[in-house]
Amino acid sequence: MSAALSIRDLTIAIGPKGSATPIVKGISLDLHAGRVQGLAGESGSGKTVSSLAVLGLLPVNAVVGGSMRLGDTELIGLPLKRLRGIRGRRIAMIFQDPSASLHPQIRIGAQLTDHVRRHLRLDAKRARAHAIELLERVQVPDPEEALARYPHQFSGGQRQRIAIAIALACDPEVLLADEPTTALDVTVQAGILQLLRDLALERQLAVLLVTHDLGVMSAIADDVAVMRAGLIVESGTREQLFTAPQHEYTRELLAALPGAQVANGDTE
Ligand SMILES: Nc1ncnc2c1ncn2[C@@H]1O[C@H](COP(=O)(O)OP(=O)(O)OP(=O)(O)O)[C@@H](O)[C@H]1O
Repeated sequence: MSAALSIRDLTIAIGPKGSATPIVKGISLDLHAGRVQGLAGESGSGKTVSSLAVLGLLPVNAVVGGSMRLGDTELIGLPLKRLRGIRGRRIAMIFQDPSASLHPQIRIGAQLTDHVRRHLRLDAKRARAHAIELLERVQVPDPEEALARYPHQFSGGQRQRIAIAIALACDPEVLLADEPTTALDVTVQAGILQLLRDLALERQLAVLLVTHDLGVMSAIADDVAVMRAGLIVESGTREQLFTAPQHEYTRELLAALPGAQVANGDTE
């Protein structure tokens, strides 16, 4: 099966010309429709920078090399105008802090409908119906009433559900999720992870799940790549990684986890 997003030999250096610091040193990853690809690794290993590169959201002094293909489209070097048409429409992103995806002073309804009206050119009535459907799908209670409310009137977990609804509004092929549950209360984390898992299958979304938390990874990732100091040191299916880690660093990460939780990659 061909990949929805294929990353090859991605290199990223950030800093002044001539003395930029290499941060990502040649990583390759394939994201497939309906699957969750985990990207694990310690803080500073380059996970976030790699996912921001997919959306062309790196600082201007970043130098990016290699290839990132979305279907037939090479993203590296794509003119900003074309990249803007892809961001949010074919590739969407959710962040650790859902507030980062939501405007505090705009009602949820407008945030959901502006997005689809702009990208999908729906009229106001159809955009509203679409927004209600999306909120129902991500299990936000009373969707019609929710449209009239502001982000601060929801709990953190519900805000992340709304951010997911916005991300899904244009039916993207790829969803980048950077630590989507790290800022949330443990009691709501599992629900959000299950939702992402279900949506990946149901919508044939290719999900890149970035997290330092192997417990989160073991709950929903189909495949896992482990990053360290800008390189992928090991990758494989979740089962391979959790039951027979090959690399010493992966073993260390696993050893740091609260014991039984992921010992056999069990999600139940
Ligand atoms: N705008 C920037 N300018 C310079 N260096 C940066 C910039 N953004 C990130 N870096 C550096 O790139 C490296 C990788 O950062 P990145 O955020 O990708 O790590 P990470 O693996 O996602 O870690 P975390 O789990 O803490 O988010 C870090 O050393 C960071 O300091």
